[in-house]
Amino acid sequence: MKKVETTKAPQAIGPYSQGIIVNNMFYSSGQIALTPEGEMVQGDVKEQTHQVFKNLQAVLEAAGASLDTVVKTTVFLKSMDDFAAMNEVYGQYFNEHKPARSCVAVAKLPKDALVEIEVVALVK
Ligand SMILES: CC(=[NH2+])C(=O)[O-]
Repeated sequence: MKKVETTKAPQAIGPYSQGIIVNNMFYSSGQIALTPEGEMVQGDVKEQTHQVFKNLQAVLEAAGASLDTVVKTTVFLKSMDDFAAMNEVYGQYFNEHKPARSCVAVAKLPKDALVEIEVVALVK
């Protein structure tokens, strides 16, 4: 088991790792719209989803994976009213390659984020 760490994505805000590699699989923690400096992006769900993908790309790269090797994602939304807007941005990152996905609305997210996404990916 190997811990993944990068300064190109926000540091953990609790007792967890940015991600873990087990054999040839990478499991990311959920990413919210924090900058690598730890500032929350104060935008709508589209802006927040872009920052989430920047963070996911950084941790995937640090793991030796990429969006192209993601096999499963989980999307957590503060409100299902944001489903279409989130999908619009999500589809810019996953267009040809569409990993399996679950999407749920939850009562509240850390830092009052509007969206959180975690991924499972193959390490190249
Ligand atoms: C942001 C996050 N992944 C957590 O567990 O708090």
